[in-house]
Amino acid sequence: MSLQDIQNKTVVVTGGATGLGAKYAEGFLKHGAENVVILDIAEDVGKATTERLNKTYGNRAVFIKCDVSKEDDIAKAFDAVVAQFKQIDAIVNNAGVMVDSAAWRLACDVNWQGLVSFNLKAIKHMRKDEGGAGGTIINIASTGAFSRGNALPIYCGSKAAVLHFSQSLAVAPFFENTGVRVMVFCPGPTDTALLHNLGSRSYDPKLGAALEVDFANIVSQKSESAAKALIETFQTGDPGSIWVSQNDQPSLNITENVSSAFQSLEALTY
Ligand SMILES: NC(=O)C1=CN([C@@H]2O[C@H](COP(=O)(O)OP(=O)(O)OC[C@H]3O[C@@H](n4cnc5c(N)ncnc54)[C@H](O)[C@@H]3O)[C@@H](O)[C@H]2O)C=CC1
Ligand SMILES: CCCCCC(=O)/C=C/[C@H]1C=CC(=O)[C@@H]1CCCCCCC(=O)O
Repeated sequence: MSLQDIQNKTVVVTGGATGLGAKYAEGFLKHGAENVVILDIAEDVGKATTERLNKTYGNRAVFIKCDVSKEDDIAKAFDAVVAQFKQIDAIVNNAGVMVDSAAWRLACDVNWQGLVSFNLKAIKHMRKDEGGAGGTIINIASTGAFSRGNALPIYCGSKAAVLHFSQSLAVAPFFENTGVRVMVFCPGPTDTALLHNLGSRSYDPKLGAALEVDFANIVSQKSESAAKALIETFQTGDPGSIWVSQNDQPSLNITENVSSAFQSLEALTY
């Protein structure tokens, strides 16, 4: 894929108020995006992040409150972005929670169903075969999508769903027909609030305690490294490609690894 330009693009980042999403938003502004729209449930911190980014990069960031676990919120937010900016060139579906404990349905609503809803709205908006201008969708999964972690099966399952949904969606001739480039970005452990209090996140307190012990030996990467890798993915990624960001390394293309794994499984079925 030729280097995809970020200049003059309108980019939406869900969950962009804090953590990795805020770093992604900043990365797009740093690379010349004309507009960055931060959607997040956290209104106060979202407005503060937007204000900070506007002071640094000129008034090119806006905040719209949106709870991605709620379809009404998603629809209103998406329509508001289109009404204000007319064309969305890229969306990073980043909002996510790790709550395998009592609030596990929230994880399914945010990490999976909300992401699907944004994908379907973005495709309808972007697809060239229905009057759109094409565009890019980056779905944020996780290394947990292919790590069979026993402490976080709901979280890891939601991320595996994101991975498989995205690669199923992107099967040719999707890009040829629509001009919509769908990619998957899988961070590994990264230093954000998501990884705080890991012991309380599991459905099973004993497994949660073990996870916290395991994690004590893991060196998380810096969120800035993941943001740099995401921008690399946007600029160079092919339609349907799958990427990993871990250990402060450049974005790693694992498309062939995933594809061959699924090909060996598909060979068993038909
Ligand atoms: N930090 C890590 O080690 C890794 C993170 N990821 C994924 O990256 C994404 C971002 O994670 P982090 O920045 O680390 O987490 P974080 O917890 O620091 O930030 C998550 C952001 O999503 C927002 N959010 C949560 N629920 C929402 C909702 N219902 N509606 C709208 N926004 C909502 C939060 O307000 C927050 O701004 C998540 O999808 C996560 O699963 C994947 C692999 C590793
Ligand atoms: C050897 C287990 C290490 C677990 C600690 C860790 O690295 C967690 C990382 C997760 C944080 C957000 C993510 O998406 C990462 C992927 C989850 C990895 C699998 C979960 C491990 C488990 O459930 O036991």
